[in-house]
Amino acid sequence: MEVVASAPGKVLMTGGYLILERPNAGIVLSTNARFYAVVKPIYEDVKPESWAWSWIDVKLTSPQLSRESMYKLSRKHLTLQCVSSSESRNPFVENAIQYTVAAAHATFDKNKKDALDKLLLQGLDITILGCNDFYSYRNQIEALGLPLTPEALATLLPFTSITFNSEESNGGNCKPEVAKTGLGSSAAMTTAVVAALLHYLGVVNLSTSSEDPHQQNKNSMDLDIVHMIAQSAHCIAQGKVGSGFDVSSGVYGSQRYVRFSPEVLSAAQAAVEGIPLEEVIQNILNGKWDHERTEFSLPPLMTLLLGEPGTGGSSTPSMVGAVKKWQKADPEKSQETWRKLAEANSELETQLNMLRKLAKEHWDAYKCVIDSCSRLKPAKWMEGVIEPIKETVVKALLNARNAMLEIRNQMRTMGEAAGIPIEPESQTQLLDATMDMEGVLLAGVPGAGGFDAVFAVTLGDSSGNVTNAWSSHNVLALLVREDPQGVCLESGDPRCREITSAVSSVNIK
Ligand SMILES: Nc1ncnc2c1ncn2[C@@H]1O[C@H](COP(=O)(O)OP(=O)(O)OP(=O)(O)O)[C@@H](O)[C@H]1O
Ligand SMILES: C[C@@](O)(CCOP(=O)(O)O)CC(=O)O
Repeated sequence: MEVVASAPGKVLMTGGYLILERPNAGIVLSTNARFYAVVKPIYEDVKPESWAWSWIDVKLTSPQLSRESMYKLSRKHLTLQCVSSSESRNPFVENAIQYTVAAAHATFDKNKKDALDKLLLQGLDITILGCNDFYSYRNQIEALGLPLTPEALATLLPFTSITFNSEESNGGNCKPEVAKTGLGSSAAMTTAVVAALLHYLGVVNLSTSSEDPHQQNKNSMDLDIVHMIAQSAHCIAQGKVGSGFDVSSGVYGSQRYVRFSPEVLSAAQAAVEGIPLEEVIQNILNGKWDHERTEFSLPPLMTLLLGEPGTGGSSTPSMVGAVKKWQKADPEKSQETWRKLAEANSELETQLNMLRKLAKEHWDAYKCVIDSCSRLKPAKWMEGVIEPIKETVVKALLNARNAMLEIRNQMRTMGEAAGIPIEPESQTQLLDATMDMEGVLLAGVPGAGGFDAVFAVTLGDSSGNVTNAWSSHNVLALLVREDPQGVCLESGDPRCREITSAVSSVNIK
């Protein structure tokens, strides 16, 4: 009866800030770092007396934060009350629970509602687990005396405890509660919980990642429901309507994204003022969701790398606040910068799409160019290239680099004007040095920028050079890579799987 669903973390490669306003697009890559939600009943059977209960028991466990909370869910109002200490509240999961149960009520007929009631009376036991890549383990690695390398990271047990940022570093409200790497733990967590609960309650029927693409297409309506519910729950929990690229990539995987109109969530915001949840969910499910999603993934033989510069991360809301303030204070200059940024974002997208097309239509030439560029500094990529098709590939690579340089340039301009470190000086030096290395196509700050992370896209086998160079600059290369897959159903608790694979690898040795 146990249901396990997972959703990926994300890297916003282009479109930070601009993506907040339609019709600007952003390119978001989903990753192999996943958040898992395990849902099962608390009680094996429904006791006869429980039919008279007004409340459903809900238990939420977050082993990585050593938190366990008990809640009561009202059978009549579908609202949740925490009955353990308020310190252990988790607004993302709380909203996810209320919204998914309300979605079941809003969409089920009488028969299904009776079965739902019975299932809910068995209680909901929910466990949430995020891959290590979502969190910073720099302090633990340093404390263990290990070098700052991906190999040292790989020695940590899966789902290791999370470090909290210290109170004093959090004082200026510029650092988040937990030391994170910027992969969007809250969006992946909300998406995984919503998906697991909707599947457990029978609102949707999700497929496992291994199932064939036809089956996955059949599930696209189910994914849309997961998206609408997860997006609404995430916004309400955050207390703000962001662009939603993180939830969208959590559900559908890597993509080119244009945001939804914020009005679609006005019903959910009104719920805070007392409209019954079931009605709110009806509104959300029937709303005019006008976001755009186009398939996108990195061209073949390219690798996404992420590095953690090690300062505990930045708070996205305060960075967004500063940019909005600047837009108001200097509309002319800010519009000019945004126009240039939008152009550069679109140019990078065009070049990467062109490279994907070239790989498809001229694989041998494409592979040959990537292999040779992976061993050369960018300034030498064009040397000795005579064949026209290879020249076209190298030109597209160089155009992609130039677009990235322009994106970084405009992001820095925006940061300076808004008075926030979007590409901090320390990052600029690191990114310049990285972009000058053999086989590096691009490097930048993902999403809102700041101190969360840096990313690079490398060609062929050159990623090892970058991770070594980063280690010597005190930047910890993470183990995370691009994986275009969105939400999916898992075959079991990931902790059992990790143990099984650890045991079998010990046996093999
Ligand atoms: N394993 C976990 N168990 C319980 N709660 C978690 C867990 N991981 C993250 N959270 C919650 O999610 C919050 C992180 O959300 P926040 O939006 O600040 O970061 P994020 O989603 O990683 O942001 P960003 O998109 O900038 O990377 C934490 O404050 C914590 O409450
Ligand atoms: C600044 C913004 O455009 C991107 C934030 O990205 P991230 O959370 O830093 O990956 C905000 C948003 O899109 O909601």
